[in-house]
Amino acid sequence: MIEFQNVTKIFTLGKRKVEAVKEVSITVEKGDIYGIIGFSGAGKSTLLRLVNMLERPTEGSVHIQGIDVGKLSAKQLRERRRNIGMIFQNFNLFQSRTVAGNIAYPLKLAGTSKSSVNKRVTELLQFVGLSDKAKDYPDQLSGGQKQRVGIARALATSPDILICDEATSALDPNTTSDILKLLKRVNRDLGITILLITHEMGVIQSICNKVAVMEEGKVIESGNVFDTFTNPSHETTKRFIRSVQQELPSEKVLKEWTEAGGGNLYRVLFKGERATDPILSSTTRKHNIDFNIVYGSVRELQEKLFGNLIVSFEGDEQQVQLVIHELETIVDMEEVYTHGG
Ligand SMILES: Nc1ncnc2c1ncn2[C@@H]1O[C@H](COP(=O)(O)OP(=O)(O)OP(=O)(O)O)[C@@H](O)[C@H]1O
Repeated sequence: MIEFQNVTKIFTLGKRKVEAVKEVSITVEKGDIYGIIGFSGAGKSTLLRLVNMLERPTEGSVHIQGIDVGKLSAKQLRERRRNIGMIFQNFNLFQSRTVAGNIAYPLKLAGTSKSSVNKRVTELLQFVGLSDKAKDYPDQLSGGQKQRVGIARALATSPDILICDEATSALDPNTTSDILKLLKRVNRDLGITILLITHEMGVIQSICNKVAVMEEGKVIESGNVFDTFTNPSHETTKRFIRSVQQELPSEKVLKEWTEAGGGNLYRVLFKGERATDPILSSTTRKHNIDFNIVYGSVRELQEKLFGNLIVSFEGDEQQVQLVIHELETIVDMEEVYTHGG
């Protein structure tokens, strides 16, 4: 659907050259919610501007639905852009137009008849849950409601692709969650492919099926969200993941654990179907060993369970070693804290 082939974008500022995007190759498939995450200055916005054709690649190409957008004329570009909706961090609504007027705007630009505009606006207001706000002005709305208007406006011309530029960064956690649910409906119910950029791993975790991690213009890791979360390879990716799931108890709790005579701690990762198997209890029971879950979580990622548990084992030392050995053959496991170590 959207294919970056070895894309480099260089900005020239006087004598200085800024390589904002370096040799990026990623493919967004139809139906994806593809998240691009990176710290400030990583090149995310530039990548989006290459998709909505506000920038042209210095090298490489961007194909959208099989068409090399770098080769289109200005007129063709304008036509193609109608097929891409966009929402923004600061909503970018027209303050002087009502909610209905904002949503109607792209339809009027496209020359749609008045009755079709009215019908479509009513439909969209209902879809985003703002039917009672049609006549309100943006400054009468909350941030979440403004973003709903932004989404309705972006959907007005029935695009195939929706681009989201830090769409929830200005919103509180509850409102973020509502907007993310709405974006999921846009993807699932309307079949719209979503490409989003964010610096929040929580956004990737809750709605994306694919992710690319950017750093200094490069994509340093990309793939399926479940695989990336459960098996990250790059330190920056690990940092982002740690921001949504603390891996270990705090130093204070570890100290208390040691003082109370607690033993070594092990991380046990359960992925997908393994997360529902009673592996810990069946293995320890066989060896007459007790286990203690000290810390951790079981969460849902892309409709699969992912457990990250910190456990200790108590009982005969030789049997404990046998349990650890046996578990290592079934699940991902590592020692994360050595008592007195
Ligand atoms: N039009 C431009 N002219 C010159 N340099 C630019 C231009 N646009 C972006 N850059 C530079 O390219 C690099 C990547 O910027 P970009 O805005 O794409 O990053 P980002 O990941 O979106 O960051 P942020 O989250 O802060 O917006 C930065 O060093 C930026 O200063």
